[in-house]
Amino acid sequence: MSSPMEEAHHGMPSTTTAFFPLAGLHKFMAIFLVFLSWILVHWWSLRKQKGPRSWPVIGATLEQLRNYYRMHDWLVEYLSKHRTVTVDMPFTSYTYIADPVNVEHVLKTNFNNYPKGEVYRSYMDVLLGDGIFNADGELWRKQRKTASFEFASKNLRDFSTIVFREYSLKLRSILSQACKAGKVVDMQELYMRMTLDSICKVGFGVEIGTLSPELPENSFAQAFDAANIIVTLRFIDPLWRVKKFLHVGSEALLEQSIKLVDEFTYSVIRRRKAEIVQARASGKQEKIKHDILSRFIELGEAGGDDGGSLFGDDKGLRDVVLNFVIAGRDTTATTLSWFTYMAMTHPAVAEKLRRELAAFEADRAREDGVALVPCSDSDGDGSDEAFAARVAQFAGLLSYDGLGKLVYLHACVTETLRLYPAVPQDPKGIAEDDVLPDGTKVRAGGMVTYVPYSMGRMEYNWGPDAASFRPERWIGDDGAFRNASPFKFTAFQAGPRICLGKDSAYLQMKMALAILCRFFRFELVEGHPVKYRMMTILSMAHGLKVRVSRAPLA
Ligand code: HEM
Repeated sequence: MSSPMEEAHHGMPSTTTAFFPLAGLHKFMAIFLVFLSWILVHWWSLRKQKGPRSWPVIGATLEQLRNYYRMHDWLVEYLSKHRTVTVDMPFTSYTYIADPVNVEHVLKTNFNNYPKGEVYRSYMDVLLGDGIFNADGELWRKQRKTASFEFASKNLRDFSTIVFREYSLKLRSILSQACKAGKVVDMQELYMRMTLDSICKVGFGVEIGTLSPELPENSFAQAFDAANIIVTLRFIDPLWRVKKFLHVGSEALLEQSIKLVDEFTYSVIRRRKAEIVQARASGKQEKIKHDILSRFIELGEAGGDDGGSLFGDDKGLRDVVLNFVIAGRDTTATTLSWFTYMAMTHPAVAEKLRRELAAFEADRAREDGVALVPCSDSDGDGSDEAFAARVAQFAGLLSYDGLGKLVYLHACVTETLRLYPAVPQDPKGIAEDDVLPDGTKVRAGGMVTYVPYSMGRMEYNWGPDAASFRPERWIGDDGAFRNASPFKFTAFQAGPRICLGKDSAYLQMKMALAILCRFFRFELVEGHPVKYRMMTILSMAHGLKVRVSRAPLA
């Protein structure tokens, strides 16, 4: 039994415990002071940093997450105040640049210090693998060499012109039906189908027919888009590796999407390989077309150091195909969509363009001594057949050289890309610590991103009317197209990794737009929201829903 004294003692705190709260308080105070000094040191070190407010550990994650869906405009706000902006993220920082002098340094002068890098590669690997977009060093150089050779070939250019014309006419036919039925169409969806079919035909020699009149289900494109959105999210989602490990959330969906994308891609490769085997067996070597995929298949068969070992298996070829799909489909289709939107919202530009196209048609017909097919009621025949014949006649005039004469059209496409560049931001890794020409220090392991979307809207780059859509800025006093420095107009990147498909993209876009703008009018469906979606490509989040009508031809 305990004594009353002991019982009383039990109810009381001991001497040590009596002092414990005070000792605890000291510890707490010490920790608090250390924490406070850490925050102060952090803020002191960031006092000269230009950009969003940064917090210890999490950096600017909160502000970035809050602005994720308007990220490009969020950057415009910062980059118009400061030409270079650093955004801290957990364990890393991103530096965004919009000054052509800095861009030239990163893309050309000190090119070797700014590879795609491991961070970018790890994010994009699941989609792009070892393909040209995701490769550095020798792996990149070998693919670049092979692909450059293909793009420079006249055969490919001639073949592309025929394919682009054929698919533009298919689009015409779908739009004619929509006109008649008074149906709303999603132009972005149609452009995506047209460019996917085109890249498959030109790049891989296969006909996939997503632009046929019944508009078949396009599960490859849906899965490809989902995969693209999710890999973009990885750049600001610190938990993506955990989700991937646990196979949950967005990463689980990514896995499913990639499975679908791969099924399609491997089927394209098998088809092409089978055709090559068949052509060889029947002794018809001339039937082995020289599309990009066939070229890589041949290279893989030859083996050897010059890239052959990369493409010997189907995984290497799968990466080639997907990289060219991402290069050729979305970029061109989104530019066509933004162009159509610009034409609808700038009637004076659309009218001037229509006049250029009408004059071109009349001049070319006169030069060739052909009579234009009458195809409107005022001409004497408003039938569908006459209309189709007239469009086909016009398309026939659109040769590679003929398209080169359409200066205003070229300026309109370029102006669209200035304000709505298909690749709105393009991050590069940093191999070693460096100082940019404006004095900004960048650290090895971080990232530097040149931002075409912001660059096109900066008054310090384009003057006070930078935000206006004004194609005339691209035309000189002599009436010829006037180029800008590729370090200022960065829609196609610049330096050793400049886009390989630039000419091909212009060819396809001008072919389609010349036909559409000459023969159709578009009107945005009332209340349809036009906004970009956050993914590597600047596509429209809700598509581009329009009503189409036939344009007067006079
Ligand atoms: C409006 C259309 C296009 C735009 C705005 C565009 C823009 C770009 C940009 C910004 C890059 C650099 C991307 C990066 O650093 O990861 C690039 C690279 C590339 N583009 Fe394009 N592109 C377009 C169309 C095309 C087309 C149609 C093709 C081919 C079918 C193509 C083939 C390529 C290739 C192969 C590269 C990789 C170059 C390299 O890393 O060496 N592009 N393009």
